[in-house]
Amino acid sequence: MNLLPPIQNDRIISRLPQCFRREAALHRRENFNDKVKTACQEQPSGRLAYKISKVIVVGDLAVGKTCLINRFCKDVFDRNYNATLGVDFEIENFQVLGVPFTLQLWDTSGQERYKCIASSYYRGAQVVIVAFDVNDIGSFSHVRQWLEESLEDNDVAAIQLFLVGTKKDLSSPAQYSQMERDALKLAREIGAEYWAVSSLTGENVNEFFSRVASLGFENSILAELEEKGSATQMGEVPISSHLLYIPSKKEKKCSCCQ
Ligand SMILES: Nc1nc2c(ncn2[C@@H]2O[C@H](COP(=O)(O)OP(=O)(O)OP(=O)(O)O)[C@@H](O)[C@H]2O)c(=O)[nH]1
Ligand SMILES: [Mg+2]
Repeated sequence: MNLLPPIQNDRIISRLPQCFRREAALHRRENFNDKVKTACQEQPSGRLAYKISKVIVVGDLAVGKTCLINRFCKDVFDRNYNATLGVDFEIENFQVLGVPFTLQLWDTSGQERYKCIASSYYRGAQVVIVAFDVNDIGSFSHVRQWLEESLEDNDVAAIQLFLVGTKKDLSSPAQYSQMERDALKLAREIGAEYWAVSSLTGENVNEFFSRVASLGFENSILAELEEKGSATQMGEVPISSHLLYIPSKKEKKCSCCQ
């Protein structure tokens, strides 16, 4: 009996989505790692090894984190600004090389007063997305600080980093090209892959999250093969509890946020 929900067509990935800019990419291979492809071909048919990647999205308030997630998950865009209070999260199911894969997208508040609650959800992330508004140099200057805070409770070596410039639709070509030069330089310095998106027009949003899912999937398979001593078969992946931890509404407040 298939326990997993049906997968939307645009969430079925058979070839590796390419990076946005070769100057700042986590890797530039044309396709998935051969060991990953072999492992997926050889997985016992019918046994669904359930895989999940915890993704946290951080960045200054109002840079567009929630709109980015909502454009991808629900294909909607809200012009009104509704600040995120603490954290919210979405689950997106994919099928990568025939294997079910889930992204758990944690949308955090950029507001200082909610930082204590948001940061308590950073732990156990496999992917960190640091967002800044390409029209707001102040949000760009805070990227390193967001990165530092989000990596505090995580294994830096195992984390995949993405630097995302938002609201690209509001930027003139001249303004944007200067910003991109600075962003590519910073992305290389922090070891992140750079993307620029617009949640209003949808530019690059699906491509970006398909890339996040594909690289997250590849990483999780390689880590599992390594753990099993390069056996080509994947087993069931024990999903540790914090990955599936779902905050109750009342937990959305903590003392410093009262
Ligand atoms: N033009 C344009 N506006 C955008 C875009 N993305 C977000 N916005 C607007 O920017 C404002 C803030 O967007 P949010 O997604 O709520 O920002 P946030 O980063 O989640 O903010 P916090 O939850 O407070 O951290 C809203 O008014 C959005 O309509 C975009 O791509 N283009
Ligand atoms: Mg928000």
